[in-house]
Amino acid sequence: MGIIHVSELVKDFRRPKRIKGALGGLRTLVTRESVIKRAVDGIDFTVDEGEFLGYLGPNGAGKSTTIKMMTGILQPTSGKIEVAGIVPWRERQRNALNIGVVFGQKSQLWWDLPLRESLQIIGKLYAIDPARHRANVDWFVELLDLDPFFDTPVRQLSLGQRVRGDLAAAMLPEPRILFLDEPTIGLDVVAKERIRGFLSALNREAGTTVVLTTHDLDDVERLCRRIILIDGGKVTYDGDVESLKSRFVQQRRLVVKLAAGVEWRGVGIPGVAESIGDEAVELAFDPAEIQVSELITAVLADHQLTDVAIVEPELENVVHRIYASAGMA
Ligand SMILES: Nc1ncnc2c1ncn2[C@@H]1O[C@H](COP(=O)(O)OP(=O)(O)OP(=O)(O)O)[C@@H](O)[C@H]1O
Repeated sequence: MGIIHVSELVKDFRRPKRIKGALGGLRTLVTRESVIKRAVDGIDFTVDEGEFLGYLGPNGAGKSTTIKMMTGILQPTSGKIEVAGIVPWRERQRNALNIGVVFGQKSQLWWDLPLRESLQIIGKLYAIDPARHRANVDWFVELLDLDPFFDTPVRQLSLGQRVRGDLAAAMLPEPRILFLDEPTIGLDVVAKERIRGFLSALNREAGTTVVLTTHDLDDVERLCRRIILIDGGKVTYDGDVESLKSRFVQQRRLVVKLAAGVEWRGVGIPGVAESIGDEAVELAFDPAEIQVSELITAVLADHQLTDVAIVEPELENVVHRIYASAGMA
């Protein structure tokens, strides 16, 4: 069952028209003329309870604007949006009870308080049952490794520690949906791994629905079963990661390593591009045209090998290609 419904969603921003030339800056300030920027341009999607959705797109695609409408910070220009049965901008407070929000660059924690106290206050604010509170805090401390900095004022925490604290605070009241906007931006590999492990456990064990925007495609590959790609405020792809790869990347690569002393003599199959390196030979082919088994048989007919591998396209390359073909990269 859908927990988030978005249909024909549009968001326009009005900006004062910039006037170029001498005194342009001053005239921009006093003029009443404005231009309209359509940040979200007719988006439709439904998210089911328990999904882990990656909401991706190049800079300025409209990701944050969509998230802000789902969290109730922004009111849509037109279209419909419903989050757990609530229209977010109309009932922002009630919506807030169902959702957790973590923006990588902004913290919702109290700067002067240590995390332990912040979590106590949140427990009181949301009237969380003490036993549940304790169980959740213990779970978060373990999964997010909060212990080393649990009693340090938030202002003294590193970015990675602070984001982990923010995640614990957002999830303490057990919201059904978690919105994340670039949660791993600027973090080191260890902090990223901690956060990914936490999000994955949360989704798997607590059944939390997660909507994640990120430019880090390792996050996506590790976590998201479904991705929505947007560009220029419109959905350009909605489906799973594997189908995205096969839809946008026709080519696969077969990498073969030759036994010592064996010379590469070629396979002579039309449509196969051969590139010979020091260590291995790479054969690029289109799996719709040529079967892998056929290619391997052709290679083995003339060569002795020590290794053979099919290289799957990396999401990083695929998405980069999509952005580039839209003139965005
Ligand atoms: N408050 C605002 N006023 C005017 N224009 C805005 C405002 N917020 C966003 N925009 C414009 O709307 C478009 C979409 O912005 P948005 O922040 O949603 O993109 P994004 O996909 O989140 O990008 P990024 O990956 O860079 O965070 C951009 O062109 C942006 O300049």
